[in-house]
Amino acid sequence: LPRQLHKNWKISDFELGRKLGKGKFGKVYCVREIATGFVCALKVMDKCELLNYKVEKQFVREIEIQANVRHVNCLRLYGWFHDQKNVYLILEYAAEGELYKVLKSKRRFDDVTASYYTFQVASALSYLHKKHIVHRDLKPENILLHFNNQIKLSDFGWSVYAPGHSKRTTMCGTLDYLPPEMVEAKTHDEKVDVWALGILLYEFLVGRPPFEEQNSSTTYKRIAKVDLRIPSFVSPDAADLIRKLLKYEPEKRFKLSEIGKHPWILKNRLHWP
Ligand SMILES: COc1ccc(C(=O)Nc2ccccc2)cc1NC(=O)CCSCc1cnc2[nH]ccc2c1
Repeated sequence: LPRQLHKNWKISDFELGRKLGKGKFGKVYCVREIATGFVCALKVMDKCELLNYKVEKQFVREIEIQANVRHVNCLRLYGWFHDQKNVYLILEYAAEGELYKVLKSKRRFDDVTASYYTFQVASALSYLHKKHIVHRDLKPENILLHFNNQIKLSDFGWSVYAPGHSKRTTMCGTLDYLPPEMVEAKTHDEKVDVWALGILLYEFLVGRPPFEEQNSSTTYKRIAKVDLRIPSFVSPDAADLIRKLLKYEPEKRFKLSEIGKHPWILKNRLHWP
């Protein structure tokens, strides 16, 4: 739309709706652009906070990354503007909210739902990897849901803590998704996201990540050994995909572009919305 092309948005262009969440840098509101009636999310970040967290360079890099990311399963960043006090991000609005809240309320997902989510996340990651963007921080907190179980991956391409939505309570949760090469501080590439997808899939089906422990040093050891225990209620096909994603050697991990051919995906895709 011509509106979206011209860049000089200002806060009075928007009608503020309900607050969607808040994080370290700012608050997120559901808003409507008055001129077009377009509903989106507005992230309001205090300039001073951004400056004293020294994230302005990160911010610029993020804007550049997001500017040319166009994928149905990646949350859009439509634009940004600033005034005296704040920096504002105009973001896509995901109507069904944070995936991790849905997962907590349902405890775990059935095979049809889990396979549909896994397929969409793999599609988004495959797209980002082709653009040499590595997510590095894939976990339920960074995934939003839109209508018809449509997945929206967010906060990709940067390692800074993503403000704007509540993080999982336990600190050790942050370790759960790291692959062996990262906990052993080795070099890492986009295969870290393939590992994280394996953790995500396990958590979808079991309701908790595979290496979760009370203290993080035990989690660390279990990750390094790939001490994976898949409960018997997990279907054999799903267990097969989890094992293929959670390979110790990055180069042996499942190729995301092949996900559509895996038996567990093929079997369940007949029932997707
Ligand atoms: C593409 O996405 C993003 C791009 C950039 C940034 C960001 O903050 N960059 C940054 C900031 C400062 C320094 C450096 C970098 C954040 C996001 N994404 C989110 O923050 C999560 C969804 S917020 C929107 C939204 C939508 N739809 C919802 N439905 C329910 C809640 C909800 C929440």
